[in-house]
Amino acid sequence: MSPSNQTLSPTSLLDKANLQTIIIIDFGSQYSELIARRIRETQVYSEVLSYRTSPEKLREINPRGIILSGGPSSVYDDLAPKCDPEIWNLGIPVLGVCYGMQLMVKQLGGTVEKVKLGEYGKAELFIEDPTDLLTNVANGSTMWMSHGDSCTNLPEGFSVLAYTKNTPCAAISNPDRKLFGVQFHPEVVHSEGGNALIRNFVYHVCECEPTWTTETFVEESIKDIRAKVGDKRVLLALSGGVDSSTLAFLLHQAIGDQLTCMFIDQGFMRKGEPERLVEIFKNKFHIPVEYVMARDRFLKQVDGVTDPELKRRRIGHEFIQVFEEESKKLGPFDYLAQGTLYPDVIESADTNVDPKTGERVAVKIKSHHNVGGLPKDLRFKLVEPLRKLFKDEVRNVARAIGLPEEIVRRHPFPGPGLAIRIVGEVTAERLNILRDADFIVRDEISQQGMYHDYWQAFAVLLPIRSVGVMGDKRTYAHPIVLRFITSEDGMTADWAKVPYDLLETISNRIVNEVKGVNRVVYDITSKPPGTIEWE
Ligand SMILES: Nc1ncnc2c1ncn2[C@@H]1O[C@H](COP(=O)(O)OP(=O)(O)OP(=O)(O)O)[C@@H](O)[C@H]1O
Ligand SMILES: O=c1[nH]c(=O)c2[nH+]cn([C@@H]3O[C@H](COP(=O)(O)O)[C@@H](O)[C@H]3O)c2[nH]1
Ligand SMILES: NC(=O)CC[C@H](N)C(=O)O
Ligand SMILES: [Mg+2]
Repeated sequence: MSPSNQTLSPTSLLDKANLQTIIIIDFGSQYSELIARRIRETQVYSEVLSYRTSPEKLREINPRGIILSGGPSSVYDDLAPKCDPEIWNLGIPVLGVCYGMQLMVKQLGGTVEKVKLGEYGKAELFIEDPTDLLTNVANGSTMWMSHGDSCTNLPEGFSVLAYTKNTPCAAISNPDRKLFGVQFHPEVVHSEGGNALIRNFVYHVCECEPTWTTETFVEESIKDIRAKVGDKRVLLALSGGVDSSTLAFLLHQAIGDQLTCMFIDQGFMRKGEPERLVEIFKNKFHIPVEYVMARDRFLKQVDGVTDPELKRRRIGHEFIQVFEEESKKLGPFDYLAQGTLYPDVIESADTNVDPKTGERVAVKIKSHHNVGGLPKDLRFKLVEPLRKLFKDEVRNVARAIGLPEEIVRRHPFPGPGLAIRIVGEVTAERLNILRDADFIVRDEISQQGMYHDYWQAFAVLLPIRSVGVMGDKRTYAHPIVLRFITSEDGMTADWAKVPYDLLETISNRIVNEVKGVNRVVYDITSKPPGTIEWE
């Protein structure tokens, strides 16, 4: 069974008859989950389903509305993914986005063709009919486009709501049947008025009310966890980060002492962190934590390893190994709970649809240890109720269930820890160098009251060496890279425009205080094209 099949996630919320829902039908867009997220931001529950979802299933779910995502295929390709045309007769409002709109047009008798001038990036939207979908969207708004096909003939009953320079049918509707289409992507942040358009669809066209709130998520998740776990015991992998701490609070509320929290000290943590975690959970939250000392065995696993993916896999496997061994001593446990979030899943696993076959194919960016590192024959069933959430949504949940701001606003820290911030081989000596440099970074930004100006701020150690001069002596030592970024959810990020004074202080301190470092550089790469971490 694949990990995703074993997961307890709030997907089962779909069987709750009174929950107002908007379903996203996925044709392989990179933005399908982003659409769901935009809907949830309007406080209406939303979930992504495959384009193969049957009309019967949709009738059963009875959503208030359906959104068809974009996708890499062209609707006139033989093997293009298609939904059952019965979808148009369900009487449920539908909004097609890009590929979704093209499919609507094609299946209802219009024409879609490859055009000479596609549009990629920003385009100005000229509005002809400012009612329904386009209420409160300003004429001349910038919308974000990404298409090489266009609708050249609309089906009967449809009219044009808006156009752009290259696209005569940029927004269309058939108000009688409540069918709408947009060629642009209202879900991406670069589309001005995109949120207004989504709200119009959710509130006016689909007549939803704002019923999906953080409080509902907490309530439903607790019910869900109780129903599925029953009287079985759960082992929670606790790192002290916001995700697993939130999960600990949630599970503690849901199942009390059926829960055992376990922190693994893999030796890649930051200075003082393991001690602080155990202390704060025990004494402040009264949630006991099993501390497992595993430094030597993790170091052995990465000995001589320079390939980043191999490093991640080894660490991921070792985590599970330790959980399995320890659970023999303390268990038995049926479930392993992890604070896996949506970005971990997207980046580690299959997210794209092969345009030829319509099947999902793997475009792995990197294996997050808690997803890609899982073995096929995992003995535990997974509990990952945060798996559909983005970081900022988790922070809202964390606040709602009473986690202190210190944890809620903590910078994310990857499970493989400092090991993936040491480019190349990890050794005890390099870990000490990086741990000291990292401490200085955190110390300075905290002292100067700037910790919360950044989404993450950390140091990376490079294996190369360069020449320097200190105390009239030649040095030949490693550089430290400073990586400071701003972001909303870790999916995209920008390098932070850090004040020179701060850079100067940090650089001086690192070179003066950390043995083995003679140079400090600043990373000015956004994500994409870079990733946040260096490995
Ligand atoms: N040292 C550790 N001991 C036990 N479990 C861990 C450890 N490191 C990571 N995990 C598990 O892996 C999951 C993913 O790690 P990740 O760093 O993404 O989340 P987090 O640590 O909870 O939050 P944050 O992203 O804020 O650091 C954690 O939620 C936790 O379940
Ligand atoms: O728990 C984790 N296990 C991992 O293996 C892992 N790799 C990256 N990260 C964190 O995820 C966010 C996105 O990072 P990247 O841009 O480097 O992919 C950033 O916040 C990273 O710190 C990880 N977290
Ligand atoms: N982003 C999309 O959905 C693209 C749809 C289609 N492949 C086109 O190029 O027009
Ligand atoms: Mg972490």
